[in-house]
Amino acid sequence: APTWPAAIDELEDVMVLNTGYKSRGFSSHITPCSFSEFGVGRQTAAEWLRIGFHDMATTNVFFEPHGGIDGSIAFELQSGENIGAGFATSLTTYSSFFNTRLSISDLIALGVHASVRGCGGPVVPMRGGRTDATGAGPIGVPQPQNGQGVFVNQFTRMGFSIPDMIQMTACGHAIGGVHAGNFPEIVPVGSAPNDYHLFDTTLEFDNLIAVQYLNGPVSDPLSVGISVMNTRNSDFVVFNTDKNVTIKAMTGAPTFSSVCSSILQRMIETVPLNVQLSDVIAPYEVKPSGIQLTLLAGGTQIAFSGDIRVRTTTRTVSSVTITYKNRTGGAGGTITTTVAGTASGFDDSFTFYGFSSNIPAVSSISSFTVTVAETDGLTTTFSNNGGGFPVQDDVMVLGPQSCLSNGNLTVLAAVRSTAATPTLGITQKVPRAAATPVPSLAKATAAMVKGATVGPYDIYSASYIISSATGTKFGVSSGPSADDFKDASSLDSTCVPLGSSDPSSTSSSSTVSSTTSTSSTSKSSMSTTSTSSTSTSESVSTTSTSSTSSSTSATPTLGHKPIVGSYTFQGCYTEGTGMRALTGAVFYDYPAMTLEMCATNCAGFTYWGVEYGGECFCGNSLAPSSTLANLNDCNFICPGSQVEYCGAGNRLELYQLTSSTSSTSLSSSSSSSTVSSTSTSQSTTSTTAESSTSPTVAPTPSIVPSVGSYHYAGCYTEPSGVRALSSAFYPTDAQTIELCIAACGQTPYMYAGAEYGRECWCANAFSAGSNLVGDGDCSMVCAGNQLQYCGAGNRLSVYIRNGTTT
Ligand code: HEM
Repeated sequence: APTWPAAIDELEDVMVLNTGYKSRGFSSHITPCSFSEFGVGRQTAAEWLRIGFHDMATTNVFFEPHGGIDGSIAFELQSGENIGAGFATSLTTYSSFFNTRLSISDLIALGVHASVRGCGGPVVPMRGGRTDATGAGPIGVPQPQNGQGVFVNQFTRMGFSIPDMIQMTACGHAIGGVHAGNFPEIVPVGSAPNDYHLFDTTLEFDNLIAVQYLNGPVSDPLSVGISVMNTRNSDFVVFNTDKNVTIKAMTGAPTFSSVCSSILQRMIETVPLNVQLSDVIAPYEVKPSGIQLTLLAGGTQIAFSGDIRVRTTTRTVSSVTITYKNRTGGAGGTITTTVAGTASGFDDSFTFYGFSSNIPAVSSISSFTVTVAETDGLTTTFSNNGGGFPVQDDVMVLGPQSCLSNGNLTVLAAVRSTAATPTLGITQKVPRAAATPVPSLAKATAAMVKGATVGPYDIYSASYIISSATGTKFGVSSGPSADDFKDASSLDSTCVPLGSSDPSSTSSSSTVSSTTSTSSTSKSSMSTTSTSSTSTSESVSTTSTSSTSSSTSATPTLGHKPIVGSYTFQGCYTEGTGMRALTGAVFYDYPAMTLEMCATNCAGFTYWGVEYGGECFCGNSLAPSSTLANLNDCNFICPGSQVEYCGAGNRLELYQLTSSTSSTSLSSSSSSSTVSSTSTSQSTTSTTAESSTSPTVAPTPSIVPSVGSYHYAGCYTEPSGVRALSSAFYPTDAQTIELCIAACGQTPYMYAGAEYGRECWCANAFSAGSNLVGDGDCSMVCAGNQLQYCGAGNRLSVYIRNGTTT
């Protein structure tokens, strides 16, 4: 396995995280194998395989630079050699995955890998490291009218023998077909369903192309039909070069698979000589994901959070523990994790183990190892090839303190006072001329200005105007250290001052936490949690717009809250022995938990308790083995509110229903007002809740009724085999209803639908077979806003333009 972090990390994620938690959605464009988001008569998987060949086919191994899979096809779409809409749409799809860590040429190779595997074919081994051409290469893609000698010469020029040529062509034509619209001399218009004549009787990647060619019934339009008299029967011409010897040897299904795996691997490994490909990518057994350090108010502690992705294909895991070293390499501590979600790829499954732990800022962290215990008793410690998984603490982007408003990107970072002066780096995607559907990456830097000193860190800030959040990455580097590759689209529109809420890394959490604490909390929490922070709060808060109002007599200070809504504090309780103290329900929010959030989540239960900062348990009874512990044991400050305690390890901040107050009916009305104001100006609109008398209600997700001219139309199912809204697709880990509607609204499409938390689909009409179901089915919160619903698995939260009714 590579040593993490490695250059292939982004590619590996896109390659193996097909569905589930943190899935990247690459394969959703080719799932099922027959799918095309561009309507009937097309198969995206086939288009992805074909573009791989066309990008490679102009290789000339006899001259330098010899070319290969280098993305040059993006500049060659007007050449008569690249006929068909699939080239441009494939490149457009790839462009949304394209960034400084993943080239278009690696995506073209990955498209071959994914389309073959996703259509039931073999695993085409995948390596990374290709670099992109910046202009067109030579011409030379084989054309169906070429003669046998020309084909042989062309493949020789590409570095392939006659048997290679036959194998590659047969494997290429295992899926897809010929479009009458592109090649009327091969398929007469009107002669095939949807004017799309398949190479064999299935759309799957199987051996039928060879079997039917030899034994019939032959349907391949490149070997029979009008292509013969029009001398465009190129499959016949190619397969016949050695009198069918090679194609005959491929008819067995297992042989076909193994031959295609190796010839297509050679095809995607035909790369310019200066490209150094990585080892064949196998999924990491253990891979850190979204690891983030965030300086907490006062500067005495750093939140260390993220997920550990564990490959579960071949193991059943019972627990995952992190052991870290401090910044000088001495023992730091251990951190337990809890399941955050599961994901799968074509051949692998994964479980993500989430954690969030506060560590002292002075001793800090330098690396960690991961210990995976399996249910069969086996325990393995993963040390990243010996050195541990590195964590640099020289520079950390402060997510909640950074923001993006009207194109003005403001970034705050905490930089170790001993580290070099930091620089803000920005990479934007700049569209090229219309014929080239791949953007260029424009890199810029901005100097950062030093502000306050907070504990061992200095706070730096910088602003930069960007043209679009979509695809824009930013980061801060300091000498050899960097905290980079952040999505501009994940930022809130308001910078939260350091100290008014937990500065954890995600924008959604800041939305949640800011609504639960009054705006006046910042100062008091600063003074209680730290000794030397007065200057901080002032200088940092100058970057924010709100946060001043405050001074409503009683400023809350850190303490155990006697009353939360209709619940009364019972004390600090232990977990049960051999079982949980509360077993009714559980939910986690390590970056943003507050007592109010847990109370809302457990509404209707007699008890709830918050443990370990981010864990919320509900129940109607308390396990008898759970006993009252020392109050001081419950000393974890809530990540979403610096004035509340949220239990500790094995300790519950326990609350019990006080009396008959109608706790369940509280949430909906007040929370929806929070939702409609979404991410903007949070603290000014939020109810400056009097925590003592009237119940404080934490936000819960709800249906966004409308955004601009789009109105909620209901929760709809996906039909089988086709997407309900199939014209455009905009997935993002920062998905919100606003983003989805903005994306579909550019065209503008009639319908926008959010699905599975992070997907966004658009179309002017529904595909047949999609049905309206109950709103409750659309129960997944948006990846970019936990207060909004974004469909669910196989369910779309649909919005319609201009209120036209369905
Ligand atoms: C002598 C060599 C080849 C010739 C003359 C040739 C020609 C063609 C033609 C004319 C089409 C129809 C395109 C359309 O109507 O959109 C086609 C489709 C296709 N070709 Fe080839 N091809 C050759 C080799 C290959 C190779 C080596 C591969 C990949 C390894 C490949 C992959 C494909 C695929 C996947 C399709 C289906 C595209 C779709 O359904 O949209 N071809 N080819």
